[in-house]
Amino acid sequence: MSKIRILETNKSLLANAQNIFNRILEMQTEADGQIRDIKAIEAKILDIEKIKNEKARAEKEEQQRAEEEAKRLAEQEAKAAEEKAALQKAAITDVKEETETPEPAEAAEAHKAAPQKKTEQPARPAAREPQQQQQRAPQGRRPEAKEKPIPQKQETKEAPKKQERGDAKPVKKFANTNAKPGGFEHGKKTKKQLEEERMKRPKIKERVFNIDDDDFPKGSRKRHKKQQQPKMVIEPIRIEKAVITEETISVKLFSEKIGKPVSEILKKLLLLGMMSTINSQIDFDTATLVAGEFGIELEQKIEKTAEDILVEEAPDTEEQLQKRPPIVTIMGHVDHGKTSLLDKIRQSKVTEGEAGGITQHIGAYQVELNGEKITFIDTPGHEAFTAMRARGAQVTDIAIIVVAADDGIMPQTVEAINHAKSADVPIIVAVNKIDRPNANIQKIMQELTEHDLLPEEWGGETIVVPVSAKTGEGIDKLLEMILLVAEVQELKANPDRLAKGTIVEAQLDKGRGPVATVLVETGTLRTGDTIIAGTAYGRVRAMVDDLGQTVNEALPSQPVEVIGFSEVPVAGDILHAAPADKLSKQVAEERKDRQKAEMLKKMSKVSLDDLFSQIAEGQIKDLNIVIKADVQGSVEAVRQSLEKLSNEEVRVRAIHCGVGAITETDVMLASAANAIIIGFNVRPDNMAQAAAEREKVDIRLYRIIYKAIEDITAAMKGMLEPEFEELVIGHAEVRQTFKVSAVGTIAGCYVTDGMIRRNAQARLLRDNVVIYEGALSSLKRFKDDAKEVAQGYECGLSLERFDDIKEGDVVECFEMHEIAR
Ligand SMILES: Nc1nc2c(ncn2[C@@H]2O[C@H](COP(=O)(O)OP(=O)(O)OP(=O)(O)O)[C@@H](O)[C@H]2O)c(=O)[nH]1
Repeated sequence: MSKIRILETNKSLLANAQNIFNRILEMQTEADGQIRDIKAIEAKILDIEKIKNEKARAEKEEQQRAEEEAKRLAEQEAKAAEEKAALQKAAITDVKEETETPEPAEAAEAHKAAPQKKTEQPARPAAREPQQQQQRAPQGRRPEAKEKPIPQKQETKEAPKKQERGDAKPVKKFANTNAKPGGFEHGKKTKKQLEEERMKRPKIKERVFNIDDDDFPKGSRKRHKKQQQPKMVIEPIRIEKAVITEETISVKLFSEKIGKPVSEILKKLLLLGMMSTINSQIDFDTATLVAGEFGIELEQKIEKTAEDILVEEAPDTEEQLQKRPPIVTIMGHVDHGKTSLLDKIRQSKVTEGEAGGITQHIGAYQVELNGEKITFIDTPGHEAFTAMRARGAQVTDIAIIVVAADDGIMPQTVEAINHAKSADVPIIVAVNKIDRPNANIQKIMQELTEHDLLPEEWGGETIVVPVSAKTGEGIDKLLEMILLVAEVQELKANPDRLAKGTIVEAQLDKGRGPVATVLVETGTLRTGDTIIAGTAYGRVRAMVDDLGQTVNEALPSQPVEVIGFSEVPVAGDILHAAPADKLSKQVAEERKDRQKAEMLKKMSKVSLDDLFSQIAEGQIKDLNIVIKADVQGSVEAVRQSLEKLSNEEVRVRAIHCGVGAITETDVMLASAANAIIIGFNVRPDNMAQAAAEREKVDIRLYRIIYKAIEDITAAMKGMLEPEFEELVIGHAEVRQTFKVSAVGTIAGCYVTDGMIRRNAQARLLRDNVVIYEGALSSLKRFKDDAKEVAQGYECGLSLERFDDIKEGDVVECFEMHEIAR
């Protein structure tokens, strides 16, 4: 029992011991953890202490550095203060001087600042700035610091003052001045320092501006602007006088010149009875009236254009003028031998004389007789002559009218005579083909008298030379006569000046570019000369004469082919050698502009519609007319009736009269002479119609003489009232005629253009001469009546009460349209 008890007791003791042991183990673990914590804390404490120490050391170092820097700067400031004192002394002297003679802007600034800093002279600080910076640089300040003049400025000025007062702050303040140029190195400053600097900044700024006001008058843009603003008081500009530099001015430009709105100007123009737009051109008088309405005085000072400078020429003195060869044109009726004559003259006088010379057809050539030269224009006929005249050029000195001795004076002979007369060119008549058996010189002379050309032989003034282009007979006599007439004309030119001439022919050569034959009128044209003709300009690159030889200069009346134009000039254009390259280009540009303006204005030649206004404006003194009629009797009747209309203001002058259709030549003549064409029972042919449109020549067609007289009279009085305008709607060619007993003649026709309308009016033309005018009595397509037949179709028609229709006649169909005037 006791053993069991003992065992039980032991067991409980063992359990207790086990518990105690476990507890001890737990406590041990706990103690270990605490020890670790303590160690960690200790380590932390150690770290903290280490940091503390480091911090303290850093602060100490910082303190030392700051003190060193402060000491250095203090020395520096002291030095600066000394310098400043010296400079201030100098400034006092300068200001005194400036008060006596103030500088404009800077002096004004200096005066403004005078109450506070009277002794400071504005330009000085800026001037001494680099000097101060140079001094500072070796003392540790970074070079970039130069770009920050403001803090330095302030330091220089403030430090000495504060030191005087025994203020310790400057030492701290300058402790960090070795900072970056951007300002301050925050990481190395104490909080207090940073705070101080932040507080300082506005003050610095304030002071800087104060300093600026006094010391840097040009430095502060802000201030500069502020000062200028009050001066910019915008007052309305009142124009009292304007100057116009051209003949006319556009409304837009005028508005700019007088400073008035376009709308106001247009209103004033309307009140003056002128409907205008912003682009309308107004003349000086109108502009003056309008300007007057606004109380503005207008002056016209026409500026010299490049063209004026180009054509400006000093008159030649008698001594400078030298004899020049005459320039001759050969005109006459077709097949009367113009070309043959020109060829014969050339052959006999050039080719034979010039060994190996190959004649070149350049539009004109020269021959020599008894040491004297004669220039012939190589283009026979009056086409070239009129084309040139139409462009304002008159190159011809003498006109040779060729008349075939076996034929007589023909329509083109008359035209040629009239062309020459209209141009006031002396005429020599060459009666050609005298080798022919049926040649009748006397008959020709008789006919000449009918055209106011009385031969010398008969006591008149017209030289008549019988020639044969075939045999060469009379050629020398003809040339002699030319020289004689030239002698009387006293043809002279000054070769010692810049050349002026006329383009006789021009074309684009594949290899050489634009090539033009120039007939020098006066001066000498040389290789290398700057030239202008029409809108073509350039430099003479090379010149070739009529014998194909390269020449370096061309004298008066000498024809030469010129290479070097910018574009192909037009025959009839006047050529000028310009004194400068630039000028010729300017003239070309001016001309192009003028051409454009003229195109816009659609300036037509004289027309009956505006005849009165042109008479009123004094532009017309002679009303030139070309009369074409179906028969000679009508021509004369129309001419006499119209010429009788002449009054004190206008003389009606028939410059050319002829029988037959109106031709292109008539139109060219009318264009050259600024004439109106009166057609009496005749019509213009297609070429003439096109030319008239192109040249803006007014063609008036009449059937009754008194209507023509009425129109011209009314036009001269400004009362022309053509209520109707004729509109041609088509033409049909008569291919066959049939006689139908009850109806009369039926014409089988082919409509060549437009259309034939049953109800329209019709006219029958035979060789472009009107032989009937009335109405259609029938119009059929096959067997059916037709209202109208269009171009390209055949038709049958008959004319009212007219049967004399023949094959080849033309039926012209037209309608009358009322036109508003
Ligand atoms: N017998 C003779 N025939 C001539 C004379 N002159 C010209 N002919 C001939 O007349 C014809 C016409 O001569 P052209 O020189 O072509 O006449 P044109 O006036 O120039 O003619 P277009 O150029 O058509 O205007 C030619 O067959 C010539 O051979 C001459 O003096 N005598």
